[in-house]
Amino acid sequence: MVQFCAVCGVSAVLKCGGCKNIVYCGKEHQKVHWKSGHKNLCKIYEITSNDKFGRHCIASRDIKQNEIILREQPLVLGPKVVSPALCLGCNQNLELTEMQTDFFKCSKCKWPLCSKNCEKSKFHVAECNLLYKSNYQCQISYVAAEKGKKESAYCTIVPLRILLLKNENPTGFKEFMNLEDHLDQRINTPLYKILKLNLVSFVRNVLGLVEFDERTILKVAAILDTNSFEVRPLKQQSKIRAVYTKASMFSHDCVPNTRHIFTENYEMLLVATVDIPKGSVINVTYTQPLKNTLDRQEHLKQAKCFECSCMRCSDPTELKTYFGAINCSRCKTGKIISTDSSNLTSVWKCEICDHEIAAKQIKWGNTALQTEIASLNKNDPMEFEQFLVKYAETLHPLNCHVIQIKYALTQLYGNVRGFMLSEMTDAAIQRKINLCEELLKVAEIFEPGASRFRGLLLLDLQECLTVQTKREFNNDLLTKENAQAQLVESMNLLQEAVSILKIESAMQSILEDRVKNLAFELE
Ligand SMILES: C[S@@+](CC[C@H](N)C(=O)[O-])C[C@H]1O[C@@H](n2cnc3c(N)ncnc32)[C@H](O)[C@@H]1O
Repeated sequence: MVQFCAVCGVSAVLKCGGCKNIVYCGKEHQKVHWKSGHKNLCKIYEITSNDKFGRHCIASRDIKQNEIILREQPLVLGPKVVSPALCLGCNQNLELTEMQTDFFKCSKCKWPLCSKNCEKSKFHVAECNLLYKSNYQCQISYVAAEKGKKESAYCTIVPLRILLLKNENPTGFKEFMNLEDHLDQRINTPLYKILKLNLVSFVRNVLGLVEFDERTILKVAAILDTNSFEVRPLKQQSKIRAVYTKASMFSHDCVPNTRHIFTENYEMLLVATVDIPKGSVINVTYTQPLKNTLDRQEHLKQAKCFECSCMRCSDPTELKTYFGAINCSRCKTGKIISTDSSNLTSVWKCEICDHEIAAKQIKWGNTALQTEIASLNKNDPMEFEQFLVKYAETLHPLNCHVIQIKYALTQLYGNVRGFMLSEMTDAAIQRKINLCEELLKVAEIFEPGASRFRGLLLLDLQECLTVQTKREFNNDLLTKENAQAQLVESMNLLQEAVSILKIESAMQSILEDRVKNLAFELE
């Protein structure tokens, strides 16, 4: 594999002797890179390759929980393939003010932007010049009846930004083109047939970039599909995609040992959630750990073109949680699980009475439940509680749909009208405590260690325990000493939450307030 100097981008072979991960054109650039920050990250991981994962990363030394493994700026970012109207300058979703009847449009290329300021944004300028030169005028406009409508015209923006790198940042372009694409698997899919018609003709015929042939343009789209991370810019509603070429080297596992977060300027931080011994594979998750195996596998196959064979996927019980299983309607005691979780079409069978259900039927059932969950009133926890009662016989307490509902309940209790913490009954507070404790057990299995999920659950749990202690003390149900002991317990939970979440700038003031308030209660 050709590698490029980390400083000037020419092809190079002199490897950093520490991590063997970065190459330089010579000693001089090695020194520059060391001083500019490599000394903090050197030796933490190295890239290796095998038949199962392709290129992937292993720990070059023991890595401690919460240690930062990688900090990286995106090579490119922008709208997803289909996106609601989004400012190409600052990546915010576009909403009209009361005075507007249509979006503000860039004075040159006519793409919707949030304001004139964004016409000069570093993300937009290069593409704007090219669009303007080719007389292309974007047609996206605001139609009140279709507020939030997703537009497929956005599919051209990030590929265009990549193609423009060829002149603007040749090293970045070469690094990008060196990433995995799976183009041969994708090329005959319906999506790529559409891209052949739309994207390729847009780039070559409309923009006149004939130096890029059809295969190169489709390869760019395929690399984006294989390697993009979904980024939710802090304090914004939008979802965008971005490519981080170093982070792209990490393989997937459905029980990851890292988590990634994004800073306000889109820098990615990859953080170890557990201790990772030297020589172990460092992995991220490309999917959502709170999906069942059928859904995760389907997503990984379709979006990332591989079948996951991690411990969780290989085990039909999903690590003894029976996350995707349902209760057997015939014997009423067993659970129905896949007979071969590596084959998505294999039959499902009760572990006790051998009652069988076709995979297709399990899939239909899951889809129907998802549709029902989506229709629940997001401001009424009672609708979510009723769902649990309705399906208590079919869905066991750790079934993925039940866990999804329980997680939603932890978000609703304490946050919606009629159920703010001060309004909640003692029983409702206890209910939220029980839910948090149950979910922490699930978090420990699917996202072990210092995951964001754990951090947020600890915050919720600590808040409820504090309220409960205060109420019990005020009602003379607790002595002062016992109340203090319980508050110390809350403080321990809070401190663990702080150790996990403090790295996120958006969480810092929330955490500081929580610690201040609890310290005050303790006094
Ligand atoms: C973001 S890239 C990772 C780097 C890639 N292996 C390479 O050599 O460029 C994602 C691709 O890596 C491979 N991959 C990652 N995790 C995997 C896993 N757990 N099992 C099999 N293949 C995996 C798949 O081909 C996937 O589409």
